[in-house]
Amino acid sequence: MNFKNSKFIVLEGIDGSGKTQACKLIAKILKKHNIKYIIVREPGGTPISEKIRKIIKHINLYEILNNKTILLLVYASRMQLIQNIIKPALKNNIWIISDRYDLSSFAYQGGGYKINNNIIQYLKNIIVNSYNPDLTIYLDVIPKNALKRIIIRGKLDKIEKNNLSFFKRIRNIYLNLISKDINSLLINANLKIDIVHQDIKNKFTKWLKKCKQDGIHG
Ligand SMILES: Nc1ncnc2c1ncn2[C@@H]1O[C@H](COP(=O)(O)OP(=O)(O)OP(=O)(O)O)[C@@H](O)[C@H]1O
Ligand SMILES: Cc1cn([C@H]2C[C@H](O)[C@@H](COP(=O)(O)O)O2)c(=O)[nH]c1=O
Repeated sequence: MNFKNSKFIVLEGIDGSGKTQACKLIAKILKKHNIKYIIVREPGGTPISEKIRKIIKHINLYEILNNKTILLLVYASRMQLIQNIIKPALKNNIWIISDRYDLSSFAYQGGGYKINNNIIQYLKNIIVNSYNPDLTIYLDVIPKNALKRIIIRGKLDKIEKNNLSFFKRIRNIYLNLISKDINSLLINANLKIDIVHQDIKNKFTKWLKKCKQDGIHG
């Protein structure tokens, strides 16, 4: 396929929704279409951002990590990723598949940790600026189902140890924001993995076709 511009695709959802596996599926589809891509994750994706990821998810420093500090850390990580990876990739016609992005901050820091939306929006305006996704694929899963999956997967990290109501608040924010985002696809990720992946494949391929048409006629 010939495309006019590279695209920025983001996978979103609560922990255990299946984002990481879905990223690999999207990569497989892009490869089939001879599209050059990179996969990144958030927080993370650069050496500094990966260090930030460890602080947020794993390291216990015998010091309380304030919720607003986490917010600043995820945006610091995002700044590094945008400037050092996303910006150059898009410039060089390389597509980006990102396991989480800015929507996670509104869902987790806003919904989960109850930080005022205006503070998050303020940081978004400064840091994300025009680097918004062309497509967000949101994997919707009931927190009870997601928790079962991550328990089977292994040891829970600091964020995953939160209670069900924390994840219910996060899911509500996701559902609300996704319903207003015309550049998004909602996937029922409660179903069996092969059904979920078939749904992603169908919807994403349709979106890809439209991109191609827009590239030719736009
Ligand atoms: N539809 C599904 N049904 C059952 N299990 C699933 C499904 N999708 C993914 N899983 C399993 O759930 C676990 C979490 O999947 P995955 O790591 O892709 O999710 P994630 O959203 O990236 O999670 P996290 O955000 O916690 O890293 C894995 O063990 C995976 O095999
Ligand atoms: C980008 C971002 C992430 N988080 C949280 C959400 C998850 O619990 C972890 C990332 O782990 P995953 O295995 O890659 O899903 O970080 C957050 O709270 N705020 C954010 O902006």
